[in-house]
Amino acid sequence: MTQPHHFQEPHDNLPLTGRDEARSRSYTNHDKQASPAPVEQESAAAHEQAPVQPETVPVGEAALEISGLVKVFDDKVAVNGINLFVPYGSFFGLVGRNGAGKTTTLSMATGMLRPTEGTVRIAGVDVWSQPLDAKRKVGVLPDGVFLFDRLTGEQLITYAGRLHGLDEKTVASRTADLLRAMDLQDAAGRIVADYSAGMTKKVALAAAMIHAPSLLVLDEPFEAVDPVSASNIQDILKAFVARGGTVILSSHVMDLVQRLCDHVAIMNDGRLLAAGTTGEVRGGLSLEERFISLVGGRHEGGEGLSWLQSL
Ligand SMILES: Nc1ncnc2c1ncn2[C@@H]1O[C@H](COP(=O)(O)OP(=O)(O)OP(=O)(O)O)[C@@H](O)[C@H]1O
Repeated sequence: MTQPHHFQEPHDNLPLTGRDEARSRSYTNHDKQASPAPVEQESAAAHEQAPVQPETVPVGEAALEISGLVKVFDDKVAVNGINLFVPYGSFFGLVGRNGAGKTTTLSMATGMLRPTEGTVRIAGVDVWSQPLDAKRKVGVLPDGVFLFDRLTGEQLITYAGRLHGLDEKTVASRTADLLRAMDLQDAAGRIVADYSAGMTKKVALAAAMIHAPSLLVLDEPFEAVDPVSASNIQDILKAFVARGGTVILSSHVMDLVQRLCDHVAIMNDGRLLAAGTTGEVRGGLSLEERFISLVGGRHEGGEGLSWLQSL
């Protein structure tokens, strides 16, 4: 496929979210022991040889599968019937204008916000009927992070690890690793309330990763993060995906998504306009050009603001 998938109706997008592509990708991901192919594409013999990880990678399931997801706040339809298939081992970008519904979608996808309608499955586990099982498999960096910010950075990451039931020794060694990876060693003993916005983001990301989830759901992970730290975090995420993990992140930075993500979905007004591999969605354009052409809304810069130049 060379063209992106365009969505006309809220419930017609399941076959168009790169599902077939996802399956073929899953198949090739056997090479890196990440994503067994779905049952219908593989013979029994192939299954016997497949290096599966049965606890985290059930055959034929997506890392994240969203079906018919709707969220209505009073009279505002924030999410309007989304279907999305996020394949194992993918680096998936979710993009959209302010208010498009990204945070609402990711909050429902991770069990933090109850959907009005629809289902979400993480590694085949229903988020709303089996929340504990589902949450074990996912690390979440929410938007507008709420943290226990009277703890130090080190205590916060440690606390997250203990909440996940990890033993003390494992928590201590992973906490040290994460503090180093996030360039937070010097700030480890300071309380999080005194952190900058970027440092807060990084400590929250570390807390989201300590239990070694198979899926990371990250809302605007690079917002306010300095370029050096952002590059370091990108390397961490790329290595995580290379080892078979799955990342879904939201961002407004098209260049970053184009560079980092092998799959992308464009959201507007609560719906998906396009989804698939990044190459499919771009269709020969840059992601930014494709995004603007699909979403629209461009107008003359400064239109109606001539008073700004009056001095
Ligand atoms: N708790 C809420 N109550 C009422 N409306 C809400 C609530 N949360 C979100 N909305 C509305 O739902 C719509 C989608 O919001 P959402 O935060 O999901 O968008 P977004 O794509 O993440 O935006 P941004 O890129 O600006 O973060 C917006 O119109 C927003 O005002």
